[in-house]
Amino acid sequence: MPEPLLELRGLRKRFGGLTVTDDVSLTVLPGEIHAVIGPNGAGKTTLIHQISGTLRPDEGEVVFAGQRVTDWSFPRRARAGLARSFQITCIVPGFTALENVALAVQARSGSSFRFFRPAHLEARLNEAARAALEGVGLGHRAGVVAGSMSHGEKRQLELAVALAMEPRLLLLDEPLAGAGPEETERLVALLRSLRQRYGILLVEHDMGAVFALADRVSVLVYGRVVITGTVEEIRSHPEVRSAYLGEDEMA
Ligand SMILES: Nc1ncnc2c1ncn2[C@@H]1O[C@H](COP(=O)(O)OP(=O)(O)OP(=O)(O)O)[C@@H](O)[C@H]1O
Repeated sequence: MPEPLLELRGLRKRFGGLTVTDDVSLTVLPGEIHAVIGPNGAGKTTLIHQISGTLRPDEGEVVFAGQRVTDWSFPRRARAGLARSFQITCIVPGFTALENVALAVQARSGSSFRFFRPAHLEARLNEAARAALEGVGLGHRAGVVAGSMSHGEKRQLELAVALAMEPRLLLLDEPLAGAGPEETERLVALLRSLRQRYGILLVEHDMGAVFALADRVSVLVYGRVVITGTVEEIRSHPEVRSAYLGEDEMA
């Protein structure tokens, strides 16, 4: 078994009297897609926040690439290769796709935002941004203003922004939300193509996509992991079938 890229050890988070993350332990291996599923309010997004560093757990540890990062800030984790794909709201609608990704490349390279840059730097920035766009199948849309793109394309762009940060692990919170059937198909193919290069922790409600993509699945209920297993194990688990997913989604 390879060394996990991400390891959560006994994470616990309370909001007032409510325990939203309850002793969660799981791993993501290099090249693995580990999906976290569960009913609304189960604590999936709160878990992602604790991994990315926007929320501190009350107890437990987050270990990334062998380092204990529990006390690290969000930017420090991002620089170390833990990239969270943000909701579309992080995209600047008036900028082109290329400009949006170039901003992320610049953030990654640590230089401050400057409107007037030497031409050779600008060329390097654009080259890296273009490569990230190619990686998500948006190379031909580089010059298009983000605000005029389709929902699915914005999702692809959001992924390109995350990839521009040169991550080792991608945290994806409902990447298929709001996508139509064709867009979903395209995005699932894209995520599948990324899996070998990155570890992926995927939170997603679309069970068809989860079962098509995931190497392992953890089911979260009231903040607790009730089972972690392969897609087949999850599909055939009687409690999961009846209580958490709905029979129709398992067909
Ligand atoms: N900052 C907060 N303060 C208090 N309660 C919170 C806070 N954030 C989340 N919660 C509560 O924690 C629980 C888990 O929320 P969370 O958004 O993590 O669930 P989820 O599994 O992502 O849900 P969904 O599938 O609907 O997105 C919910 O009951 C929510 O109301």
